[in-house]
Amino acid sequence: MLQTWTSAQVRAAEEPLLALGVPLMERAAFALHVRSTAVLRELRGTVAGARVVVLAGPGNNGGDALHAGALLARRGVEVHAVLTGSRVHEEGLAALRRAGGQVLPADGSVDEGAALAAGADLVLDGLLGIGSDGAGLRGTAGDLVRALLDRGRPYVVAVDVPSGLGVDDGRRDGTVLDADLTVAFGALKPGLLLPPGTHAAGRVELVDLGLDLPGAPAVVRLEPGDVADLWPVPTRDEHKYTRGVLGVVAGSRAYPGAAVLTTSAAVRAGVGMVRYLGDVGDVVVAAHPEVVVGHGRVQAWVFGPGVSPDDAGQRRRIGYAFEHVLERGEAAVVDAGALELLPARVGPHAVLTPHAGELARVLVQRGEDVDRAGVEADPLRWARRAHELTGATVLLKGPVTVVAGAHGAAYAQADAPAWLATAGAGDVLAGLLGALLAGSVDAVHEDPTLAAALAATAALVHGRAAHRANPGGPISAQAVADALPGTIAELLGR
Ligand SMILES: NC(=O)C1=CN([C@@H]2O[C@H](COP(=O)(O)OP(=O)(O)OC[C@H]3O[C@@H](n4cnc5c(N)ncnc54)[C@H](OP(=O)(O)O)[C@@H]3O)[C@@H](O)[C@H]2O)[C@@H](O)CC1
Ligand SMILES: Nc1ncnc2c1ncn2[C@@H]1O[C@H](COP(=O)(O)OP(=O)(O)O)[C@@H](O)[C@H]1O
Ligand SMILES: [K+]
Repeated sequence: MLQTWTSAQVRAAEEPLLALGVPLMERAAFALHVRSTAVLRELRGTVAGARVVVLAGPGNNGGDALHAGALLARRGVEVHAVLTGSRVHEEGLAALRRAGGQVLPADGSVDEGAALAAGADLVLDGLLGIGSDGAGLRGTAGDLVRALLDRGRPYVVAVDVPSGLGVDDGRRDGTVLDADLTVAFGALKPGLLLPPGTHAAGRVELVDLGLDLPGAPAVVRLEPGDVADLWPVPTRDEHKYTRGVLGVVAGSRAYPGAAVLTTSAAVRAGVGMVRYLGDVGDVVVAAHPEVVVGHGRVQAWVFGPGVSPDDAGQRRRIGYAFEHVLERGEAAVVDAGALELLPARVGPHAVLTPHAGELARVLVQRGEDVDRAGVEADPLRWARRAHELTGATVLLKGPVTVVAGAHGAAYAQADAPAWLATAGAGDVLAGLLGALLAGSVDAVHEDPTLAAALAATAALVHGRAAHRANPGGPISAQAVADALPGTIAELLGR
């Protein structure tokens, strides 16, 4: 898994090392120059004679970049530094000068700096690091980057983080210098994984500075190798009831497909049994003879795919089943038409699966002033707010899926091809997650953060199944469901 730490956590981890005189900046700068030479070799075959422009802001981020520039200059690179602040890292600047680097002072013309950078083989972006006061570059740094982007972006290596990106939240309001490669020091920062800013980072490489990072990571991204630890694999002596039964309240005469897709994903994800409640049991059984229609004991539910506001029957069933979720602790996936039926307070064993527009409605119902665009601009903040207000674990769907759960658990999964943005894909995710919860409900009650980990697992498996369904091309939601057994087997290493 990839783990990230906030600026405050990184600073806390750096402090004791700096007090001991550990040369963190020298290590960071050395690693940055090594990565930069590798890029120059890739881009132009040789390092000597390359043109590198260092964009140096007022802080230590500029210091890292200037020191790395000095090391590059000593290897025959033509290095120019463009300064943007009233302050500059003096040691770094002196090192660059000693190595023969040229310097354009901060009172020079922004256009001249932008022209230099636009003509470089590689730009080292040391404008702003974890000392950022929020998203978006302001002042001279902002003017410089806008002028540079007007001319066309050269190859950019971001020092620690892309300058202007919300370091802890991934926001990108205002000017951001997107990178081709980000060389992160000591720890990955949440903004490198979180939408909407995550793509600003390009490829990300982590330089280990030996930090002892405090507390839990801020945001995690599960990787394929993590799935086996989280998946409820049946043991030899299990039977279908111990493996978990999933109740599905989905679909209607108007939207029978939602019932088929949701149950399809649940069956294919390997749950012990699926019970279907609703008016289209005939359609569901025709597609999946394994499904049992009618009431019975379940460990988890999926509520809502294909349930419309005027469907009194399904809404009554969902209301009744929510009582079980509250009283007996059955787990639940609360999707689409069930979101507005969510009781005032539930536990983290209920997982909401809205897209941004649906999450905005959940929040507005509870007195928040936010719309779809607001949620998309700061998805983790709003997913966390919805968790606070409802008690539920929240899986916010999108190009990068964000999960917020109990005790601050947070995930950002970017596993799916954009082809997955297709009708019914959400129903498949709901069925898949329901199957996972049905098989793990006892463990979820022991560790409420597990619901968030399972939600992230479902997003990962969903995305991988989409790739597997038709690598590089269009996919249907049913094809994603059909790809689940093979995807899961591959992830479990069997
Ligand atoms: N600690 C260590 O030893 C190590 C740290 N390391 C490195 O240090 C970096 C952190 O350095 P840092 O703390 O000096 O902050 P940093 O991001 O360079 O600059 C902050 C200054 O920028 C300005 N500014 C703020 N917001 C702005 C905005 N929106 N738009 C424009 N300007 C803005 C503001 O200055 P002002 O404008 O107020 O003069 C503020 O003071 C870290 O990311 C890593 O690269 C590594 O070497 C490993 C060892
Ligand atoms: N650009 C994208 N790239 C990758 N995945 C996406 C993208 N847009 C949406 N998705 C994923 O596609 C699915 C769409 O679900 P949803 O919006 O509920 O569709 P529906 O309601 O039609 O089933 C979600 O899992 C979401 O994360
Ligand atoms: K930077």
